[in-house]
Amino acid sequence: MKKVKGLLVMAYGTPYKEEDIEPYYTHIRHGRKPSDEHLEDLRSRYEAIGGLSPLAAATEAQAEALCARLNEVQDEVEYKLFIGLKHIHPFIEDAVEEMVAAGIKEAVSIVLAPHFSTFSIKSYNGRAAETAGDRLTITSVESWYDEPKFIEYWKEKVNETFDAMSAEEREKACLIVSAHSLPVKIKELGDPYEDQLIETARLIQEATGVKNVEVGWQSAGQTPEPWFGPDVQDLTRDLYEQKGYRSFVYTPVGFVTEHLEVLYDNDYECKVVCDELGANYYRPAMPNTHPLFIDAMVDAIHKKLS
Ligand SMILES: CC1=C(CCC(=O)O)c2cc3nc(cc4[nH]c(cc5[nH]c(cc1n2)c(C)c5CCC(=O)O)c(CCC(=O)O)c4C)C(CCC(=O)O)=C3C
Ligand SMILES: [Fe+2]
Repeated sequence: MKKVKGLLVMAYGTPYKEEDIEPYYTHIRHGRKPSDEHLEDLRSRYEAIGGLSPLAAATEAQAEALCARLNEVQDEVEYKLFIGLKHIHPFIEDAVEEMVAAGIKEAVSIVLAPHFSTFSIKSYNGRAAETAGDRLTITSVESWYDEPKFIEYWKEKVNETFDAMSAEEREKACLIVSAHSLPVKIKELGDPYEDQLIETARLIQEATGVKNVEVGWQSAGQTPEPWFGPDVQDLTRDLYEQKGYRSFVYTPVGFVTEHLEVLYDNDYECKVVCDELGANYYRPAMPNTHPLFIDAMVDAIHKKLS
């Protein structure tokens, strides 16, 4: 009989319905209720992308595709899928309790975000490990931003976009590789997040040969402390003025699906900047359940377990 292992897929989570927005935002803020103004701001951003985010369905589709593929490419282990979310039910803790209740003793976990940081992946993995205690062993993939098939995915998308331009347009086109901004203070603890994004950009540039590549940050929080910059919107204006670029290709590689930050912060906010400048806006499709992307996570899991 095949050995059964748990596959714990973790992701950020998103409100399922309007009433979820307040408790969700409160959870993100570590239990502090947002002000009416901040709440209204978030509500209006969800409204602007069509009501709620497609993230919930996308997470489920990615997790299911990953589990199916893991069970397809090897036949020693039967993986059983559990989804655990950071800021809404089913929470990471719920998923781990479910694994324990199902009698699972060994599991592997992965977060649907490529770069490690103390604020993101470390907290996901820590919550899973703490809930598991000594009842179950969880082996956690910590990052997979440099998996060859992940880079291959972005190579295909970036090449498709640049190949469709005229030679003249391509000359003044720039690729902006971005991730969610985080407070700069994480660097004091030796956090690899910034370096991992820079390395992702380097790998994509090496794979595609695109000449103009810049690293940017997006979706920073509204607190007085410094966050990683430049913000993608400011960066767009600066590059337009200082380097004369006239086409901008945004690849928010810190994310894996078309959710709020991509649909609003890129497709709305960056697009507005491009429109104002009279520059061309491009944002290639996110990985979702693309086979190269799913296989990149399969490879990361196999490497972690070998
Ligand atoms: C590193 C990182 C990732 C990537 C890694 C990972 O995926 O884990 C990520 C992803 C996401 N973040 C998301 C949503 C939100 N993040 C917020 C706020 C914050 N994120 C932060 C960090 C990150 N976030 C931080 C430091 C804050 C400030 C908290 C504070 O105030 O101290 C807020 C509050 C309002 C606002 O600031 O917009 C929202 C609504 C969604 C779901 C979108 C949807 O529903 O489609 C996704 C995938
Ligand atoms: Fe966030």
